[in-house]
Amino acid sequence: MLFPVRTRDLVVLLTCFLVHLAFRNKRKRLLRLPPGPVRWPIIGNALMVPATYVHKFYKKLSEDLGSKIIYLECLKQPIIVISDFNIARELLEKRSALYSSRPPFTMTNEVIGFNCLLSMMPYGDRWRLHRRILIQNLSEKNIPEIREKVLDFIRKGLLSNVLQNPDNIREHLANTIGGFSLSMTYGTPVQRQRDPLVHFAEEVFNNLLGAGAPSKYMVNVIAPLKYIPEWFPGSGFKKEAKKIRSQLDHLMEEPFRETMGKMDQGTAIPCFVTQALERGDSTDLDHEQYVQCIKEIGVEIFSALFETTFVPLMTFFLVMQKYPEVQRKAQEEVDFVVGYDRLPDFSDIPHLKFISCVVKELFRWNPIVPIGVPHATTEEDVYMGYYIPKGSIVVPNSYAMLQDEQTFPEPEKFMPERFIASDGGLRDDIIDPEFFVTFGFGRRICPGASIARSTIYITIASLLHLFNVSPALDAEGKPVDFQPKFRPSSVTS
Ligand code: HEM
Repeated sequence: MLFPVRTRDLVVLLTCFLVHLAFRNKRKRLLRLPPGPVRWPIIGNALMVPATYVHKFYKKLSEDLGSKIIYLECLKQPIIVISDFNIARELLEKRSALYSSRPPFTMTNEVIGFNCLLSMMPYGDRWRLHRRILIQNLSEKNIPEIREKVLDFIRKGLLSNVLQNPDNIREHLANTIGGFSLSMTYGTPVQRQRDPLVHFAEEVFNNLLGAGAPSKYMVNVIAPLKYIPEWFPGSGFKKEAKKIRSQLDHLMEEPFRETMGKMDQGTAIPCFVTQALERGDSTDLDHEQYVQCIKEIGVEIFSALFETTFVPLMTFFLVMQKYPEVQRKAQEEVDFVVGYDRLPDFSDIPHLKFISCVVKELFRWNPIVPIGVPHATTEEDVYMGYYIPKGSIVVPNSYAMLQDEQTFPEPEKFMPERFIASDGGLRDDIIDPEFFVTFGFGRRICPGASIARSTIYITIASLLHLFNVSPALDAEGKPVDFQPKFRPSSVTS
């Protein structure tokens, strides 16, 4: 039955609506933003944010302002930087329904036009679908097979390469981690040394990482720059974008096509792509769309594993040279647990307590993704009386959390013992970087954390079981002293 709408009802409805709008805007005007540096008209803080080591800049700014949550603005884009673990959990985990999107990543998603990476996708159905398929195929059921592959790469590749040529550690690690990523994703065999595809991938992923960095390309800060034509002075980033796009297309298409070909011939090696295609489509996608989806997730796994897992292992070599006492203790533990007549395997890992502290300290000492991967808010919010605008970029400053002097005294020192309690067990009263902060927060938390941890543990235990890591010697035969310095432009910053 239809009721006639009376003018009086309409007036009441309209009044409610106007009161609601007025209240919303008033709330916006009445509430303070989190503390932040003085903003210039229009540009806001755009000129003060440095292009490199931005995590250190944010940490210092946060200390100067005396607040663990701060507010900046670049050309009207609100940026919230969090330097405290509990605040990050409160917002990114407990309120994850509002804080789980991503900023636009203009260079990658729009100028390069590569918007298929789930790590950069806005929150929504497409992200949900990609993430679900990825998680299904990296589930506990597949872990034993993945671990077998890691062991193979370490034993047949890394250990023998280091033995033959101990001076070229960087190259050996890149080939091992890159080769393992390629094999886990596509089942592609790789050369034991200097595999050309792995080399190519390393360059492409570095470019991709650079494209996502807010400060490397101005277009990431001033999005309308994406409209300037290619002939216009200062549009060099567009030429770079074209080059990166063609590299990415090659990397996404070639190994995938090869694996599909081998599947047709029945010679494919089991890997993410074969398993995902065989498992089949439990989605609403048609076959072609599903295949495209697997191709896109494939390149995501390949890049995510390669870019990140390499970093703590390089840091490990540096630390072992700088802290021989730590190396000695870790080696004693491996020798005790594993003995001398076999190599370490995954069953040993739960017994390697000191090495577990070394891994935690590696994650803490040189955070792998120091300003995390930024989240974005999909609605406005209020936290601790502060107004958080809708569309804010939210930066969890992992570096500030893991280098906090209160939680981790003398944070610049590498001290695995800081994780050991007075009764000899592991401390449970401080952040454990093996499980928290390092791999992000909430609904966007890293889905590859378990694979990354397994790879790092077994690589470190295997290396320590066979080798001593020591610094180069000078002309008088004394160890060369050196100061660790991290590159400003990688995930390690
Ligand atoms: C030590 C190694 C690794 C570190 C430190 C790391 C760290 C991270 C971090 C900080 C994020 C962002 C989380 C957030 O937004 O709060 C992330 C996301 C992601 N990681 Fe990792 N990761 C590692 C290894 C891996 C591996 C091995 C894989 C794949 C097998 C992987 C796949 C991904 C994917 C797909 C995302 C995007 C998730 C999303 O946006 O929903 N990562 N990772």
